[in-house]
Amino acid sequence: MRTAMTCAQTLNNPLSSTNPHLLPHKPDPIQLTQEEMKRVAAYRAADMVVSGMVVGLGTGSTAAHFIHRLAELMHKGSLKDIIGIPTSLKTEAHAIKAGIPLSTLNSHPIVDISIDGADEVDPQFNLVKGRGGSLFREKMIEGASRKFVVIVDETKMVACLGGSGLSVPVEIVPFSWKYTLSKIEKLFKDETGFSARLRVDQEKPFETDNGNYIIEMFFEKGVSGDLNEVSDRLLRLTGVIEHGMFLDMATNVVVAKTDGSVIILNK
Ligand SMILES: O=C(CO)[C@H](O)[C@H](O)COP(=O)(O)O
Repeated sequence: MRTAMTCAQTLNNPLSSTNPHLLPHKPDPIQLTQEEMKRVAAYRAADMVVSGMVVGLGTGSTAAHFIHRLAELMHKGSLKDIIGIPTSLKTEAHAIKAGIPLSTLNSHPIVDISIDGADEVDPQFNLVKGRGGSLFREKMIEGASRKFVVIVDETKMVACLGGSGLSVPVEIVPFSWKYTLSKIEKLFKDETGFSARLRVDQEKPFETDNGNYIIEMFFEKGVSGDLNEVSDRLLRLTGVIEHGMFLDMATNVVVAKTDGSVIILNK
């Protein structure tokens, strides 16, 4: 089983982003754009769905390609009796428009397969998710899934979570949000280069589908130490609902490369 390692431990890992298979190499005849790579990964993952499955439907641009392909296969008759469980209101609207029958975890508490994008994937399949703001529903539905397939382009493979310079999001209740932000800052006060701020959208606090706010955490050198411990410390703060580190949840990672090839990593 792959568990949370420190960044330093990832250096000799065969799945590390230093693995030559996952690194951009000399120019190939085909050079897919990032959007094309997202579609390639999503379409490949759609082949993992079989008729009769309850399917967790992810959120974001990569997941949108998957929803499109799933609906296409259903309309062609290649897939029958599919029920989708959407991870956001946006995905719900997309799936309804695409004609995918939907349900909830209340009615279908066991999900056969969930397919979703990610912002970062480390060599142990730990993820950062939620830059689209849907981390809470994603974590609930993907956590209830027998199989959780992550679909990414190769730029999302990192040696260490938070190491790409982008944020690790945390969903918090709006009540006394500045106080919760200060508690998060205190938690990482010894971390060099750490900063945190409220996510803002059009000069207002960004609101999740659950009516909550998002704090963006930035780690200059990536999240250090035992990730499970970092997770526990965050979740123990009153006011924190959930964070965007998905530890030891993904079972498969489908990585599309610029040359159009796909690597499937299995746990
Ligand atoms: O976690 C997510 C949304 O909450 C997305 O899966 C993640 O942000 C990746 O997005 P994209 O596929 O658009 O790059």
